[in-house]
Amino acid sequence: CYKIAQISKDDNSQLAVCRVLLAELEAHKDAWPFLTPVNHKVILGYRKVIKRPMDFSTIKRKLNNNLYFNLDTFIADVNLVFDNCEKFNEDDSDIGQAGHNMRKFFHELLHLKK
Ligand SMILES: CO[C@H](O)CCc1ccc(O)cc1
Repeated sequence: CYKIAQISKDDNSQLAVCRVLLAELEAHKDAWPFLTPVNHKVILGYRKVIKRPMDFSTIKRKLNNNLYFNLDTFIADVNLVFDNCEKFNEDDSDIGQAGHNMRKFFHELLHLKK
């Protein structure tokens, strides 16, 4: 019984950490390009160039639907947001800079929590 309780506690605590990390990302002043899915009907070329679109609202839905196996699969989706941003935007653009700032912020958050 203890072993089963132990596994579910770890999953719950990992889930809680993911929720806190996502809330901190969403609250950042530079989060605005990443809060909701890019509208590929408006942004020409986006669907062709970005094979796996990802954004913070989609990550929140996946968290709530228990679609992350562990903290690492959550981290992979957050990094996908920033990798997509780097692929589609110049480094010296407003959105490109926001992506670099958010990636650095997330990296620092992870090292604080370890
Ligand atoms: C996370 O944002 C996406 O990279 C789309 C960036 C973008 C939006 C509007 C534009 O006119 C150009 C690029």
